[in-house]
Amino acid sequence: MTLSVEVKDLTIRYGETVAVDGLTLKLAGGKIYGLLGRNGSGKTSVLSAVSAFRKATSGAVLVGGAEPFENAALTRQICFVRDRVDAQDGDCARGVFRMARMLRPNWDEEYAQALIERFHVPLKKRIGALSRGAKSALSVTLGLAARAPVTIFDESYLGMDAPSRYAFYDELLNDYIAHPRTIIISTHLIEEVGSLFEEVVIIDKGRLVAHDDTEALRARGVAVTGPADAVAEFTAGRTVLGDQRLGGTRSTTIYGQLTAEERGRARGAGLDLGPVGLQDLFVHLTAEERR
Ligand SMILES: Nc1ncnc2c1ncn2[C@@H]1O[C@H](COP(=O)(O)OP(=O)(O)OP(=O)(O)O)[C@@H](O)[C@H]1O
Repeated sequence: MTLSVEVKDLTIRYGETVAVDGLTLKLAGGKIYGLLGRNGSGKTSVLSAVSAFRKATSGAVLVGGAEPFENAALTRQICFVRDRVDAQDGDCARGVFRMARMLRPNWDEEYAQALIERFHVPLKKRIGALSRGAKSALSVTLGLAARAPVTIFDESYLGMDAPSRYAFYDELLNDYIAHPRTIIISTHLIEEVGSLFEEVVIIDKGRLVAHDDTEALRARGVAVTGPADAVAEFTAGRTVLGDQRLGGTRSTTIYGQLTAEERGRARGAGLDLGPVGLQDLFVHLTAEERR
């Protein structure tokens, strides 16, 4: 089962702070979505409202067409995973898994055991005594094994080291293919996780900046690679998002699309054209001067 997620004119305020500012967003569901935004842009606030942890100041959140807030049957279908575990410091992971088994209708115990082994989740230690990496490992294990129709990872794997994070991406993709569901990943590790995203949402200061298929988003710019002089001549006067040199070869990423004539000219000059990296695009779209 997959569920859609819709946010309509959502505003979330904390006193004077406007964390989310009239955000409207429609995720059809059954895909892996990336939610990107600079620090304090409102990602956790939006995701908390979708998971019914926080009430909207105004506007609406709909999951599968229904309001999740104070809707226990629906919230059991939504799993919000952070890098900390929602349990008392004195509890141990074994107890946390016992609760998850009771609360999560799609819980897969066999898969949970496999993940506990793969991520070395310590079952007997108190939550308060777990290392940051172990807390993250416990969180992602809970998130994956819950198989919730809407699963949200909010920077939940940041505490894990690189091999463990790549193991997590591998598990996530394989389990998603076997059990399609709506997965939202909020991250700052854009280059590392970006290849998983089917659609990307970028927010800034609580407002929507972009929402598109990942490929369409990456086609908003062009990476021009080839002999340094030819690249410099071709990209002169354009908005440059990134620039790298290696010996006589240069790769310059520019913002904006090329006409068929320009593409032909680039090929004629021996230049390779490729899509822009998500991170370069994100930095450009959320840059200070655009705010
Ligand atoms: N409980 C709270 N009380 C007061 N202000 C808050 C609270 N939670 C968030 N904020 C403020 O709301 C804004 C958005 O915060 P939020 O955590 O949603 O952003 P974020 O994009 O998840 O940030 P980060 O990437 O740094 O985790 C920030 O200005 C933050 O300081």
